[in-house]
Amino acid sequence: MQFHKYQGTGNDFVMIDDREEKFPAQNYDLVKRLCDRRFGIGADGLILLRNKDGYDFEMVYYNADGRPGSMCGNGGRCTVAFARFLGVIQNKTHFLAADGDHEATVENGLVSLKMNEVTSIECGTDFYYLNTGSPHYVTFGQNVAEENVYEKGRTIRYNERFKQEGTNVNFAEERPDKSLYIRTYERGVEDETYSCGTGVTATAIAASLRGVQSPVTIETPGGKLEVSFKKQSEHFTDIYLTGPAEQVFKGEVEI
Ligand SMILES: N[C@@H](CCC[C@H](N)C(=O)O)C(=O)O
Repeated sequence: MQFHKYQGTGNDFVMIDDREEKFPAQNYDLVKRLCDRRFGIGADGLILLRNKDGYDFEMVYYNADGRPGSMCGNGGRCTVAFARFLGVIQNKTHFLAADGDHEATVENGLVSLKMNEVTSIECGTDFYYLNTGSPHYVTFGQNVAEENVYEKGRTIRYNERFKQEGTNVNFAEERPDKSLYIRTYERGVEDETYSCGTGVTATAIAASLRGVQSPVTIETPGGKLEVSFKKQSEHFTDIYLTGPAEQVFKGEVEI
């Protein structure tokens, strides 16, 4: 089977052109093996690009643990770049993902992906909890570069509240210029990734409740992203996640 490997700010994906629906989509052990960094190709997730009536394509996303995932922002941006590479789209698209419809544009190597509206945010004592297509716990602090993201993220993800459904956990630092530095523990990868698109989006929205204005510039360990939105009280619309999405290599694998 032919595959392509993509990365968006270091969040990496095995990408499969499955327009003929030949990939065994229920074989979660296979997905897990292909994503394994020692026994497989190695990736944070696997994405099938499929045909879908009424849309340019459908993005079917799996986490590295092999299970079907919810929305993946960086994966969405990479799938748009892949669709363009395949000639399925030109510079604009309308596609279907796990959380519904998305629109996106491609310009100068940057993919700008419209995310679903956010209408509810839980504000805890030292955290925010919201869903941007995937669930995100967001906490702000200092010296995030020195944080033990794996240990602290894992403790929150497996606590009494979240252990069943899981959550992604974002550690964010507000810089003096109002940009953000974010590191994320990802559910389904069960480790820190270099970047998480839905996490960066959730954190930018949470930061706006602390006075940060749209557009928000974000640095992750894997690179820079921008999130813009319109805000009316706690209702967020026209949310766009923008950044690079690149093909890294292609290959053949026995399945
Ligand atoms: N890396 C993704 C998030 C993928 C979904 C997440 N791991 C989950 O299952 O909640 C992104 O870029 O948004």
